[in-house]
Amino acid sequence: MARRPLPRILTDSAPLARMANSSSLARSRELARTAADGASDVFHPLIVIGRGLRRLGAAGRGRWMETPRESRGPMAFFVGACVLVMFLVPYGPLLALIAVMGAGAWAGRERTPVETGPGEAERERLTALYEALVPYFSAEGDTGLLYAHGGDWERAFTEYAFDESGRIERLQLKYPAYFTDGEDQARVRIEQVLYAKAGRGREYHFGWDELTNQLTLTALGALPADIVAQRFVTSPGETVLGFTDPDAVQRTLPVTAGEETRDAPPVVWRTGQRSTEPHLLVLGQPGTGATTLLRSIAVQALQDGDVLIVDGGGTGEYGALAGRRGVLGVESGLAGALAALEWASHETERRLIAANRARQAGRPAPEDTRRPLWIIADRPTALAHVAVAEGREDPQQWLQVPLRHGRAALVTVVVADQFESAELLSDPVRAHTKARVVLGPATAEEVRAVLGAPPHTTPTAHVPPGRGYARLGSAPVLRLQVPATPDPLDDATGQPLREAVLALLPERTVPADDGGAGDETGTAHETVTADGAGAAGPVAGGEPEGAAGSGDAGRPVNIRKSTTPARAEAGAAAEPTRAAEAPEPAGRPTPAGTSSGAGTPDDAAEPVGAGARVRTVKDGASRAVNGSPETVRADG
Ligand SMILES: Nc1ncnc2c1ncn2[C@@H]1O[C@H](COP(=O)(O)OP(=O)(O)OP(=O)(O)O)[C@@H](O)[C@H]1O
Repeated sequence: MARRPLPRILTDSAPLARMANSSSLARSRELARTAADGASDVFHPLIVIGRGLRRLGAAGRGRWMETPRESRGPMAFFVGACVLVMFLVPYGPLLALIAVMGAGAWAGRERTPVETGPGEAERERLTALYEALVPYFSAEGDTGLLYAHGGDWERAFTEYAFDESGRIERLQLKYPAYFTDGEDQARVRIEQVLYAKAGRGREYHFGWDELTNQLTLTALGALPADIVAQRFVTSPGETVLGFTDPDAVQRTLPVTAGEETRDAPPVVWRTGQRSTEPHLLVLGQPGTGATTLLRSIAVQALQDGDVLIVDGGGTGEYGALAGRRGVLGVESGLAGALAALEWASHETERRLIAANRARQAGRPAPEDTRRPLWIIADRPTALAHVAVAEGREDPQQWLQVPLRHGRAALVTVVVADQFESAELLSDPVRAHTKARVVLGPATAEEVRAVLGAPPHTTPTAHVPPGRGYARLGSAPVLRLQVPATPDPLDDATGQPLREAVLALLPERTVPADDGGAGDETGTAHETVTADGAGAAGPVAGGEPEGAAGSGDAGRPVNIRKSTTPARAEAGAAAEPTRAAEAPEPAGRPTPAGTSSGAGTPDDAAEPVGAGARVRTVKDGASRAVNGSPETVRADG
C-alpha cells in the first residue's frame, strides 16, 4: 500500500525556519528563560523543602510498609499521642511546622552524586590488562568469547580496586573453563602478564579458584621487618622461623616491635618425634640472612636443648654462642667439624639404642635421650670443598644418621647454604630436609626448585635481608620475614639489638677469656687467621691441626674465639663416653668402635647430656671437657 504524504506544513521547514529566525521570537524566548531563572531563584528554598518533604514522605511510607502489622497499631497510637501533645503545648503547632520545614530542607538538599566506577586512567589500565590477557584466554571456536580484542572488559573483570596512586590493588577476573589452570606453566604465564601490567616492584598474591574459574590478584604490602629476636610464646618443640601474611596462617603470637606489642602471624616449625618435617634446609644468595635465621633458631633451641654448631663459612658469626650452657661446640675448621659431626652421629645412634632398650624393658626413655639435640650446619659445602682439597671425608657424611634417625632420637638438623653451592649438598641432606626456606631475591623457578612448589606471589628483585619463602613439608608456600637476630659481637650491631640477643642467650658455663674476649658488650674483636688458629695442636689421631685449617690458610677470620676440633687432645673423649653408656646389642658395631675409641675412664663415667662440652680456647684448639669449668689454653 502506498504511503500517504504528510501535510505540506509539516514537511516544509521553510516557514518554521523563518519563525525561528525572527528577532521577536528570540527576544521572547530570552525573556521566558530569565523569568524562569528568577522564579527558580525565588522559589528555590520552597523547591528544596518540597523535595525534602517528598523524600521524608516516601521514607515514612517505606517505614510504615516495613513495620509488621501487629506493630502498626501501637505506632499509630504513638504518633497520634505526639500530635496531641504538640497541640497542647504552647506554640506547639508553630514549633512543629518549623521542625517539619527544617527537616524537609535538610532532606531535600542537593547531594553531589558519589562517583562510581573507574576513572579515565583506570579504565585505560584495565583495558590494557584485558587486551594483554586476550591471547592467553581465547581460543578458536569459542563462541561466547569472554576475552576478545576490543571486547568488553567489564564482563571479564568482576571486581577491581585501585590505590591512591591509581595502581591496581585488587582484581578479580573470570577466565574460560578450558584454560589449563591446573598447569603451573600456564598459571605462571598469566601471573607474569598481570605482574607486568599491574605494576612491577610490588608483590602480588594470585588466588586461583579452579572451581569457579576465577583468579584474584591482590597487591601485598611488605612484611613488617621490625620484629627482632625475643622470647616467643611457643610450646616445646616449636620454633618460630619468622612471620608471614595474616591470612596465610591461623595463629598469631604476641610480639614486641619497638614500643608496641601486637599479634603477628608466625611461621612455626615443629620438630621432634611427631614432626613430619624434622629437619630444615635454608638456601639463599650470600648476605640474605641465612646465618641470622640459623642464629635465631639456635637461640630458641637453647631454651630446652643442646646445640652443636658447624660454621663452614668460618666467619665467626656464632662466636657469641660459644661457651654458653647448652652449646656443645662451635666448629669452623674441617677437623673440628668432622669430629663434632661424627660424635653427633654416634650420639644419635646411642639415643636410639638406649630408647629402644628402655621401650623393650617397658621403661620410659632414659632422661639423657630426651633433651633435644640440634645440629646447626652453616655452609657445610665450604668444608666439603676443603675436604676434597685435603683428600678427607666430607663432613656431611656424618649428617646421614642424624638426618635419617634424628626424628626418633630428638635430633634435629638445620643446614644452610648458598644457591651456588647447592649441588654440593649431599643426597641425605636433600632427601631428609622436608622443611625448606629460600631467602633473598629468587625467581619463581628457583623457589620451586628448592621448595617443590612455586610461590603464590611474584618474587621481587629487591627484598630486605631475612625476607624469603618457607614451606613445611607439603604445606603451602608462605612468605617469610625472619626476626632480626644479629651477631651481638658484630661492631655494626646496634646496642638495643645486641642487648636483645644477649638477653636470650643462656649463661656462660666457660668463663670468658681475659682481654675482653668474653666481653658481652661485644666491642672487642680479635682477628685471627685460620692458619694461625690451626697451628695449635694435634687433633684426634695425632693429625696436625694445621692440616684442618690449611684449606683456609691465610684467610682472615673475624672470630673472637677461634673454634676448632672438638676432640683435640682429648681425642674422641665425648663420643666414647656416650657409647660406653649404652650397651650395644650383640653383633652391632658400637659407636665407640667406629670412633677412635680413645675414651678415658673418667670420660666414660660422665653422663651423656650432663655437661659434656666442646670447650673453645683462644688459640683455636678445643677440648672435649666433661663437667669441669676449666679453661684450656694452648699457651698454657
Ligand atoms: N632478618 C633480618 N633482619 C634484619 N637484618 C638482617 C636479617 N637477616 C640478616 N640481616 C642482616 O643482613 C646481613 C647479612 O646477614 P647474614 O650474615 O645473616 O646473611 P648470610 O646469608 O649468612 O650472609 P653470608 O653468607 O655472607 O654470611 C647482616 O648485616 C644482617 O644483620
